[in-house]
Amino acid sequence: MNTTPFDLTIIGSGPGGYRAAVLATLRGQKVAIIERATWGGTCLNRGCVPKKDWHETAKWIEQSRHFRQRGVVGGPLGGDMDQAWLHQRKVVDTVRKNYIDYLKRLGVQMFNGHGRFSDAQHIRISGAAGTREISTRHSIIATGSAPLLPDPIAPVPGRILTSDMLFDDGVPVGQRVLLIGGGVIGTEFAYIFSMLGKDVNWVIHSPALAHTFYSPQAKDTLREAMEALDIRPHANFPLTRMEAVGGGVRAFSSDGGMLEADWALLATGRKPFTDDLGLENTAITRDENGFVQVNGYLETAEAGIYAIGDVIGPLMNANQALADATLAVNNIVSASPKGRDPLWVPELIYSAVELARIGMNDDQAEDEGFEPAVGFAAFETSPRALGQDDSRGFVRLLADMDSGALLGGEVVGREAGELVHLLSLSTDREQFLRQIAQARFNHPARAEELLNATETLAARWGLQAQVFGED
Ligand SMILES: Cc1cc2nc3c(=O)[nH]c(=O)nc-3n(C[C@H](O)[C@H](O)[C@H](O)COP(=O)(O)OP(=O)(O)OC[C@H]3O[C@@H](n4cnc5c(N)ncnc54)[C@H](O)[C@@H]3O)c2cc1C
Ligand SMILES: NC(=O)c1ccc[n+]([C@@H]2O[C@H](COP(=O)([O-])OP(=O)(O)OC[C@H]3O[C@@H](n4cnc5c(N)ncnc54)[C@H](O)[C@@H]3O)[C@@H](O)[C@H]2O)c1
Repeated sequence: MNTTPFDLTIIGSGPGGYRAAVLATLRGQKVAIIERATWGGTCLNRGCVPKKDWHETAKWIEQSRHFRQRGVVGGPLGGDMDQAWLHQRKVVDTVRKNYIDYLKRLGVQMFNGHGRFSDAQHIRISGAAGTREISTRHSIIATGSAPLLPDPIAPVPGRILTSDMLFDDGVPVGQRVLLIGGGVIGTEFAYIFSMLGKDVNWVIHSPALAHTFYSPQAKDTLREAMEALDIRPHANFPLTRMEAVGGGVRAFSSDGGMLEADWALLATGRKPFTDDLGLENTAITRDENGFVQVNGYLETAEAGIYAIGDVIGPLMNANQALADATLAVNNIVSASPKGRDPLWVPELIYSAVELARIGMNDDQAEDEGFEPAVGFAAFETSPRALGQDDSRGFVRLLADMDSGALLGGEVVGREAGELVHLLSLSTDREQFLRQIAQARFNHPARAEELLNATETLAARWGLQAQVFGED
């Protein structure tokens, strides 16, 4: 038995685990990280990074429809998914190599293998190199999630795929794709596959993005952008069963319907992954959906063990995993623990338009007893957006009617995923709109719509003193 004591051991190398390892090392801890599969987790290998690579390609293809009127000769362009798969793989491999190099340079001890708690201070690692046990003062569980399939549907390689299989194994042969699910992955891939030239039959069983916190205006903008590209979900197909047949796949509905395609992608949710983690050897508990239970400081029921990211939910995105990692490391290292504020983490969707949000939406603000003042600025008059031939979308801010404190915000449209950072920068939300009103902006730029939304909000809701600093 190897009893080398680590200050911190992290199980899982996704965005949560990776960031925790880097940050804890930079803060002077002796750190180990354990990964059972490919270094980088879901986000790098099968999620955010390859998906955004494809989204970029999809946008180029869509934008090529404007080439002629802009004076660009050639186009519109078409897609080649096989080449697009190879491209994302090259990007992913490069990012992974950079990640691994950085961990090594920092001196993080990296273990390839499956980690399992023997007890709260000991973790057994089983891998190709055999089995060993390490001891540790603190641990972070960052074991992520796995695809959730509706019973009794099971994956069939090359025919009935999860997004994990698509990125691991490549794009199956065939033009006709059945895409199941109206959540985040369904909404993103309906656009990506369509732009990359597939014939997509997109099946949803509740309105697209029904369970998300985006405003009705945001969802309408996305729906209109999708319809303009002829991407429409198929809403009346209560899926019961699927089968792989010959060279394709069939899906059946409870009302006797049948759909056929060359292959299918199931985007029906993900579930926390804690298989064989040895939680029974600790005091750690899970809820009825399998999420590891933590308190507001990300501590599990076992002293010294924290959990972060998808494995604690309920929101499963890399931004939350990264924010959790920062918090857990702080709470391990520092004498001043900080509480989790899941609302103040940006959420993004990359589809026919980008949707970005942070903080409360209208309903959440009202539930908290606020009467929100709304500031709105559309990109349709933005000189920058008009010059980009893409004036869809808007900036929408919510502020407290009395204090002018920022409660939340939404950016919809091109580059929303970058612009939302302006909203996440401020730690002083009371002063945020005043800071925006006093900031200096580049012109013409999309970010100016944040200033417009702030000024409109101040004028419309009588918050001039709070925002402009007048008496
Ligand atoms: C198709 C797709 C697109 C996405 N796009 C985005 C996006 O654009 N933006 C965004 O914010 N989020 C996105 N997400 C979500 C994002 O990928 C996840 O929220 C994020 O990866 C969660 O990070 P994590 O660190 O909690 O876990 P993961 O990234 O899932 O990593 C967990 C790691 O732990 C390892 N592990 C598990 N158990 C053990 C064990 N016992 N021993 C050792 N290792 C173990 C696993 O092998 C895995 O590598 C996307 C997800 C998908 C599926
Ligand atoms: N940009 C991002 O941050 C990003 C991108 C992709 C994925 N993710 C995360 O990954 C996770 C998985 O994404 P997802 O889209 O698979 O899950 P999701 O929870 O967002 O959506 C699942 C969808 O599947 C539908 N569904 C479930 N069973 C069904 C059935 N039998 N027939 C038809 N539809 C059915 C649900 O109604 C829902 O619309 C989510 O937590 C998501 O937040 C995040």
